Amino acid sequence: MTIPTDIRLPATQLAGVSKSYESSSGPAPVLRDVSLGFPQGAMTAVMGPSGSGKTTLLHCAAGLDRPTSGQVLLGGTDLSQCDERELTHIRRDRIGFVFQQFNLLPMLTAYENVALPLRLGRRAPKRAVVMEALRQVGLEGREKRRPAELSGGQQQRVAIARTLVAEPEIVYADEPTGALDTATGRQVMGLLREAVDRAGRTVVMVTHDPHAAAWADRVVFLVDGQIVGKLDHPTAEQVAAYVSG
Ligand SMILES: Nc1ncnc2c1ncn2[C@@H]1O[C@H](COP(=O)(O)OP(=O)(O)OP(=O)(O)O)[C@@H](O)[C@H]1O
Repeated sequence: MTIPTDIRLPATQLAGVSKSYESSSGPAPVLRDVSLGFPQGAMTAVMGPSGSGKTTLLHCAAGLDRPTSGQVLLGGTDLSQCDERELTHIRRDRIGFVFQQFNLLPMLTAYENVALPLRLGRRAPKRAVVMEALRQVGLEGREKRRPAELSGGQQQRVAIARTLVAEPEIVYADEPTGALDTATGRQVMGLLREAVDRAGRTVVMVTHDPHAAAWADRVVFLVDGQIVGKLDHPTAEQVAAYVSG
């Protein structure tokens, strides 16, 4: 039985999060009192116009940036109470990231890129575990290639394998399909969806693309730094209709 998104415990909870940047005319608010939970074992998409604060929201939720006020709870940990060293450990050990531009290390092979988070976490990477992660994203036989010898879609699949092999509590993806064509983007979304459905991962993704958002269990809409709406299990058409107002 699938547990409805509404009653799942949040993997991460934002409570009254506000974020301002200093500008020449004083503090410029980017997030305004955002309270939002990302349900465990589900995929949440964050959408909104350019400049509405999506990446800032993701960065505050992931401990890459600090809110000006409010709390970010990852499980029982209040990230706003953590110092930089604690945040570094939390990002390394408990959070996964997938970026638009893949962010692989160019001098390392696909295998070495996937093994890296385990090495950094001082867990000896087992060859079978790394190979299985590569197999799950359809890259068996390509483990010795460097990123430049792989297509964009294949590079993103390496990045997803690298993220999932560390078994993070939550995965944040910023425009994971933004640099990919439609068909390749669909494959990448299929892999993220599988990570949720088969492995029970929690994924939070920023996207501009209604087709990518339609893979999510829930889509939240941000305008001028505020949550203005949510859709559960929407189709791409419903998302597009919502976005165009
Ligand atoms: N480090 C920073 N210093 C100052 N202003 C910033 C900083 N980062 C973001 N901003 C401002 O905050 C606002 C929101 O930016 P953010 O990148 O979160 O928006 P976004 O919704 O992700 O946009 P896009 O869809 O274009 O990527 C923008 O006006 C941006 O200029």
